[in-house]
Amino acid sequence: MNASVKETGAAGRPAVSIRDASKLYASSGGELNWAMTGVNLDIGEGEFVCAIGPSGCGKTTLLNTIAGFIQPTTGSVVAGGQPVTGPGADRGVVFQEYALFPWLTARRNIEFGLKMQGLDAPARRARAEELLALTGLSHAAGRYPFELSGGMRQRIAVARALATQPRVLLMDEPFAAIDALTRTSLQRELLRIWQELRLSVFFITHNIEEAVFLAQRVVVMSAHPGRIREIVDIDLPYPRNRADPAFGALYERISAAFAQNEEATA
Ligand SMILES: Nc1ncnc2c1ncn2[C@@H]1O[C@H](COP(=O)(O)OP(=O)(O)OP(=O)(O)O)[C@@H](O)[C@H]1O
Repeated sequence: MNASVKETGAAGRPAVSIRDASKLYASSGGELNWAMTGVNLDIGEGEFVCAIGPSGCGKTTLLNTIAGFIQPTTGSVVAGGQPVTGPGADRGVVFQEYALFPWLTARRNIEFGLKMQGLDAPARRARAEELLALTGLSHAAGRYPFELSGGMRQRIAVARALATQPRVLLMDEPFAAIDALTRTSLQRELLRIWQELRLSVFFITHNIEEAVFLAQRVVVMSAHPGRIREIVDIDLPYPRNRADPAFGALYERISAAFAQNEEATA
C-alpha cells in the first residue's frame, strides 16, 4: 500500500526546491544504476528535514545534489531561488567522517573557508571566535584534531560548515560514529544552533529515534531505485521527550514505512 507523499514544506519560497530529480550512475564496468528517481521535495526556510532509508537508497546522492557536488541526470535543484550548478557558500556541509584538516588547529579549520573567500585575518579570527563560542569550544581553539574527542571534532566540523553563514546546513550521518551519550548532547546542541540561526537543515540518518527527535518532517526513502516513499510530519513541540507516547507512535509509524520498504524489495 502506497502512503501519500506530501512534497511541499513551509509556506513562502522554499530554501531548497528539488523537482523530478534523478541520478543515473555508470559503474566502471559500464553497468547503469538509477541511484535516485523522481525526487520532488521542498525544504522550507528554517525547516529541519531528516532523510532516512535503507543503505544504498540514494540519500547521499540526494544530499550531494543539493550541495552541488554532483548534477542530477534529470530534474532541477534550486537553492535560495538560484539553480544549483555547484557548491556554494550558501550551503554548508557536514560529513560523517570528521573532514577536518589534521595539520590545522580547531580555529584554523573554522577559518579555512573564510580565507578562501578572501576575508582578512582579523575578520576571520572574529568569525571563528563567534563560532567557537556557539559550539562551546572556545577553550579548544588552539588544539589540533588529534587532541579532540570525536564529539568535539564534529562540533568543529559544524562550526566550519557555518563559517560562511550558509542558509542551508546539509548533514550526512554526522553523528553516526559518535557514542550514544555524546550523540544525544550533540543532537540537543544542533537543535539550539538551528533555532538560534534559523537555518534550514537537511540531515541524513539511519536512526529513526534521531530523526523523530530532530526533524519537523522525516523523508522516508526506498531503494532500487531510490525514491521518496513517504514524508512524515513530526508535529511534536521542542524540546522532545523520547518517553512521550506520541514520540513512540511516530517512531512506530516510520518503522512501519521501513517494513514496507523491505516487503517491496524482498
Ligand atoms: N559515484 C558513484 N558511481 C556509481 N554508483 C554510485 C556512485 N555513488 C553512489 N552510487 C550508487 O548509487 C546508489 C545510492 O548510493 P548513495 O550513497 O546515495 O546511497 P545512501 O542511501 O546514501 O547509502 P548509505 O546509507 O549506505 O550511505 C548505490 O547503489 C550506490 O552504489
